[in-house]
This record gives sequence, C-alpha cells and structure tokens, in this order.
Amino acid sequence: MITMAGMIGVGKTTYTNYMAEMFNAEPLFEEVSENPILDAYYSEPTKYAFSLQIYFLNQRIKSIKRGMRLDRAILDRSIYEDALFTQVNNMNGNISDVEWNLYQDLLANMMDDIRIISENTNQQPELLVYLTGPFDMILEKIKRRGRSYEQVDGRPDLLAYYQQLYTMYGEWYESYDKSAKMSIDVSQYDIIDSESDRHTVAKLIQDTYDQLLLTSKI
Ligand SMILES: Nc1ncnc2c1ncn2[C@@H]1O[C@H](COP(=O)(O)OP(=O)(O)OP(=O)(O)O)[C@@H](O)[C@H]1O
Repeated sequence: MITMAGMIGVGKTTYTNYMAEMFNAEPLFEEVSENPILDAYYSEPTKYAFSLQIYFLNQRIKSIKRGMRLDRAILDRSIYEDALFTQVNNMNGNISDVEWNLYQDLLANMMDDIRIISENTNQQPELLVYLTGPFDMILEKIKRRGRSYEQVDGRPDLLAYYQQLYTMYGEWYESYDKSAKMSIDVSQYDIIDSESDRHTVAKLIQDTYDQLLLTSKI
C-alpha cells in the first residue's frame, strides 16, 4: 500500500490516479463532494472543526481497512496528516484541549486495531509519497480548482491557516517515521501534459519502491 501526503491543493488526487495506473493498484479517495461538513467548516471553523475531524478520522480508517484487504492500493491522504489539521485547529482555538486529547486517544485506539488487521492481512503502508512545492504554486492551484469555500480573497484568516499548515507540513514530513518515505517537488514536473515528466516521476517512485523491497529481503 502506498500513501500520498501533502498540503491542501498540492496535487495528491492527480498523483494518486496516476500512480494507481502505474502500479496497477486501486486508488482510494475521500470524496469531497460527499463530505457534509467541509463547506460549513470553512465558513464557521469554531462550530464545525471537531465534527469535521471526527468525520475525516472515520473515513480514513475505512480507507485503510479497505486498502489492507486489497493487493495493491494507493491512499490519497495519510491518516497521520489529519492529526496535523486537528492540532492546527486546537492551536487556533477551534478545537478545545479536551477535544484534542479525546481525538488523540481515539486515534491511538483506532491505530491499535489497524495494527491487528495489518498483522492478519500482512498488508501495511509501505511507502509514503510526500508531495510538496512552493507555497505560491499551491495557492495558485487552489485558485484554479475553484472551490468557493477554499478561496483566500478577502479571507486573511484562511490565508494564515494555509501558511500555518504549510510550515507544519514540512516539519511533519521530516519527523514522519511510520513507513519508508520520499518527497517529490511537484513544481519540477508536469505529469498532466508531459509524457516524459510522467516517466521521470514513475521511475523515481519505482526505484524507491524496488529499493524498499530489496531492503526488506535482506
Ligand atoms: N483533517 C482535515 N481537516 C480539515 N480539512 C481537511 C482535512 N483533510 C482534508 N481537508 C480539506 O478537505 C479538502 C480535501 O480536498 P481534496 O480531497 O481535493 O484534497 P486536497 O488536500 O485539496 O488534495 P489535492 O492535493 O488532491 O489537491 C480540502 O479543502 C482540505 O483542506
């Protein structure tokens, strides 16, 4: 199982689709259009932050469970990043300390269950592919995608939230140690329009993956 990671709007969905094709794996997405709380969260974070995090946690656990029952799966976001969002919301006063502690306890409890399923199915996240790139490029992508609730125009609070998350993402990746990991600067490649860039990225990931398998056989 490969897990994608990275900031809002960086391109996880595109890469997940592409990698699923490349590895002949099933892409596992969290459908934004089916999320009943996201829109409300962006307009009233204090009211909806905790419910949204519980919603995402539940969805992420479902995806991991499903992924572990498949031979090959690509997850479009890791469960570990959700805690980052929860933490930022706690720092910003949208989630209380009691809720933050409860969330961490619930996450730890769920991860224990995941470990048991992983031992039974012999499937686990093998590689985390972290997508990154310049902050301005990410803002541009969010703008181009055009989801109204994600737009920063006239919303300095939202811009500050994105900046905060962006910084914390870099630190989070450095300390991530739950599986092997690699990072890709998405500003260096155009995997939508350039066949040659697609091949370069494919080779990068394949080489890392092959190396991993060799290492695990030693
Ligand atoms: N745990 C979370 N807390 C708050 N918001 C979240 C959380 N996880 C995801 N989101 C938000 O949900 C939306 C998810 O959109 P989507 O699935 O397209 O992912 P994305 O992170 O924007 O990915 P991509 O890298 O594919 O552009 C984004 O607005 C993102 O900020």
